[in-house]
Amino acid sequence: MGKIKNQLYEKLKHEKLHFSLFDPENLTPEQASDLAKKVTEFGTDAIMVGGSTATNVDLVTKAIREATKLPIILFPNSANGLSKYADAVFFMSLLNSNKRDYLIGEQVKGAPIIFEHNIEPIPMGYIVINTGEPTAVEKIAQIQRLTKEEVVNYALSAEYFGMNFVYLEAGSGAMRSVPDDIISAVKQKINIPLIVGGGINGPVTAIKKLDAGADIIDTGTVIERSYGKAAEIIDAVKKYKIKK
Ligand SMILES: CC(C)=CCC/C(C)=C/CC/C(C)=C/CC/C(C)=C/COP(=O)(O)OP(=O)(O)O
Ligand SMILES: O=P(O)(O)OC[C@@H](O)CO
Ligand SMILES: [Mg+2]
Repeated sequence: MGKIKNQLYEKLKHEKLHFSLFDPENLTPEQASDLAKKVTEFGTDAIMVGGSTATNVDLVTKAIREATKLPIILFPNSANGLSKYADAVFFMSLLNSNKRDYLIGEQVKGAPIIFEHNIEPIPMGYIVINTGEPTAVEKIAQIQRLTKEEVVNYALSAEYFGMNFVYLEAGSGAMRSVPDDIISAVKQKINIPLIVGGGINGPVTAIKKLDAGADIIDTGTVIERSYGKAAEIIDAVKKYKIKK
């Protein structure tokens, strides 16, 4: 129990991390395999598998498993987003959702599947931040819009529940990523590692999020669109370790 979590916590003592999000809806198994080899070569720290729909999760996760030794962590949109080929799953609750399904419902449906396949659950508090036009996840999950102080209090609640990570999400493909002032306000109060994702489209933005206090940067869209940009962002996060 806790193998992947412990590996990540160990690494975080010395460096910032980069996670690559693969959306099975947008990738064939062959493409996922190629992309997994590329991001491994570029130095990403883990591959997350998930999207707003849950098609092809098994096929894509299996292809990634065969292409890389990196940890594969599921990022499920529901109990249907699970696969026995993954090492771990972010066992997340969308804390500012108004829908019971995203707070506890899908988790209860997923728990027996996670048990049966012996997938490592990594408890995570997932907080979706509105940064402009409502994103897919915002609409689906009917999220409550929060002030900066409220975001901090949600993050603290995640820590007090015993969750291992807090994830501040602007939404996939968001025009604007999570604002730096919200990241630093959260980071000042919590002790558990902070993941930031959504709308991070280049190395400059990635560095800003790290400067603000993010421990882990997650990118999806940019990685699917361009190997070059993926390499630049991952490289920026890696250089950041050296700079520290
Ligand atoms: C732990 C278990 C079994 C379930 C958790 C269920 C929860 C809380 C899900 C959170 C809400 C949700 C719908 C998350 C989806 C993850 C997400 C935002 C993926 C990114 O979406 P993309 O598919 O890249 O975006 P597009 O829709 O724009 O393609
Ligand atoms: O696709 P992007 O904008 O990188 O977002 C990744 C992730 O935060 C979505 O859940
Ligand atoms: Mg998608």
